[in-house]
Amino acid sequence: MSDAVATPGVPPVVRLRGLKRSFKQGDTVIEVLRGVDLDIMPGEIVALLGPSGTGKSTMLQAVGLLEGGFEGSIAIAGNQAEDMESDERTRVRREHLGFVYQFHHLLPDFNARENVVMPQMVAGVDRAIADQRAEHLLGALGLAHRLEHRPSQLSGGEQQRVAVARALANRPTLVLADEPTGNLDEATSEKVLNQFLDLVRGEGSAALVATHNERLANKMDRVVRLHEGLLE
Ligand SMILES: Nc1ncnc2c1ncn2[C@@H]1O[C@H](COP(=O)(O)OP(=O)(O)OP(=O)(O)O)[C@@H](O)[C@H]1O
Repeated sequence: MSDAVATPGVPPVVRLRGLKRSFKQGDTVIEVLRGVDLDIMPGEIVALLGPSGTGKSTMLQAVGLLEGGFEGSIAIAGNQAEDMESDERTRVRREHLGFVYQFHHLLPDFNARENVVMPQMVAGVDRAIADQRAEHLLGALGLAHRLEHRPSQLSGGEQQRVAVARALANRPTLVLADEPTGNLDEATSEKVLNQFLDLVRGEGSAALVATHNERLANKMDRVVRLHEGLLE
């Protein structure tokens, strides 16, 4: 159970109760999550630590409302998700969540600025305002001189920073990051993670960041550990 302090009247950004997920592998059933409880409060940055295969990505998929098959209760910013229709889940995802993955998944034919503008256009933001926001975020990440570069013209660290800017473009309540610097060398990883944390803190978003790197986890506000399907 988390030790986050509740603010009266403000729902947690994430509230998980008794979250369970099993997978069938041949004749065996693997219980990956066995009853996870977690609260994340607005603006709180939580590291989800655990060795490979402990279920970090599975947990992020649950919180990201990306997959079914879970038991238990998932609420995102007070929206109880388990009984929602898929269009309602999509609305909650669009309004509240931003995603950063280990590999950037940027659109290859669009430049850095356009990759950050795109989700804003989908959300109905005016193009000029979307451009300003993209420039602000990319500038804050040290990419003011890379706005017109396509992903293939950027380094791995630069690509991940564009992915961070894209995740924050629509001012998410919560950023979900799955090994966001796992594909980078140690020095670049540290630098990109520090920039990520500074920006998320500056924007006031909460974040849940899956990592197996203890040192990086300790830079966050709180560390929770997945062990044998439970948080400790
Ligand atoms: N769709 C699936 N079908 C069957 N088993 C799955 C599926 N997805 C995940 N698993 C299993 O669930 C367990 C947890 O996987 P998960 O990817 O959540 O771990 P992880 O902690 O994120 O690992 P990593 O750090 O390597 O990404 C693993 O044993 C994995 O094989």
